[in-house]
Amino acid sequence: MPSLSEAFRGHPVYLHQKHHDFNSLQELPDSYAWTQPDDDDHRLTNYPSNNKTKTVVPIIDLNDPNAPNLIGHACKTWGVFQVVNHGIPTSLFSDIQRASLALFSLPLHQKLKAARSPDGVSGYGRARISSFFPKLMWSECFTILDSPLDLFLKLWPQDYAKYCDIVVEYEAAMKKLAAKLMCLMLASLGIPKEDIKWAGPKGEFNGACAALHWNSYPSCPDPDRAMGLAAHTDSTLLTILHQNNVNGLQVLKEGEGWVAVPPLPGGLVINVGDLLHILSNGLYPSVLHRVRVNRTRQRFSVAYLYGPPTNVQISPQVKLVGPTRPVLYRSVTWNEYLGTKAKLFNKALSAVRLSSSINGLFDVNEDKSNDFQVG
Ligand SMILES: O=C(O)CCC(=O)C(=O)O
Ligand SMILES: [Fe+2]
Repeated sequence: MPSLSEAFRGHPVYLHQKHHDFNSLQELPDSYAWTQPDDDDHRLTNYPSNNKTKTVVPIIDLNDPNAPNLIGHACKTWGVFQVVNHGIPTSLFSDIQRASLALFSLPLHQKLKAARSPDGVSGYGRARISSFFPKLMWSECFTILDSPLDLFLKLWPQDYAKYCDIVVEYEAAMKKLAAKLMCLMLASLGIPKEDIKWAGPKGEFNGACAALHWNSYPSCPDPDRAMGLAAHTDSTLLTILHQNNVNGLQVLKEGEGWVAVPPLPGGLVINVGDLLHILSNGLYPSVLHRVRVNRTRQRFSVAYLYGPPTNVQISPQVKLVGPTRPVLYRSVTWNEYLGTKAKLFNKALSAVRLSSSINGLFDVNEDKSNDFQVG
């Protein structure tokens, strides 16, 4: 089985290799300007930001006995929710955010010592989705697959060990939480975990693969015309996101537009990813999300991108298929899907969908992709 790192490397995307020191930019360079000064927000995407809505992304207490139902409802109606009482100590969030601040605060020449290789994924660079957009995003990211040791040695020749320890501890906590969330999400779909062979007898999901993705969104001289991270869905089963106390994340809600996901102290954002969308036979939408930036405060987030072993076939569960609900997707491995995503980006789900004309009726992720190009 290819490791996740090999799977990514087998499906490279081509990114701008030139990096900017954001702190030195007093004005938004044209290459980062997603709209012209006189454009309104409708040009940035076809969906307006929804500022007046009272609708909020569901917040779920994992100790609530009704959690599986609440999760099911949140997944079906939003494809995203926040969790509290998840059992992860807040000190671990402080540690990972401190490590992230230390990393992104390094001088650019130091960060570039751990730059991603052109065909690689690990290390410092631009968001992978950058290659699909004509404009650059106002963000930098750092991806960890496998061990962070080699990368951290380059960044912090003295202090690398303490940062490695934080990552190891954070990933272990995330892995456990992700397995618990998988069990709850499967229960909410009425699927016994025994139906998922790779879950293992106790639902530990030991064969799961994951990447840790650190994002930094520096303060921006012209935030209304810039984009922190463009609209995308994650190629995962699920994503667990920790954000610092700065706003910026937005999710697209059908009929509402873009809805902010405000940081919740000690809370975590859980996204349904494309593979869970497939596994649920389209019942749970893979949430489209983006990040906006602001003029004064730097935002940090840490995303745990979680999926199956790279060679396991993910397909709509038979219990979710019936006379009124035909099978919507063909089965794919994560490895194969990463290849489709690297070629087709936001159209990847449509590419693995079966007989789209009839089944499109049911597909909540149906082709929104065109709405997210710059005007
Ligand atoms: O920074 C965020 O809130 C979102 C990050 C994200 O979507 C990602 O890393 O895939
Ligand atoms: Fe994402």
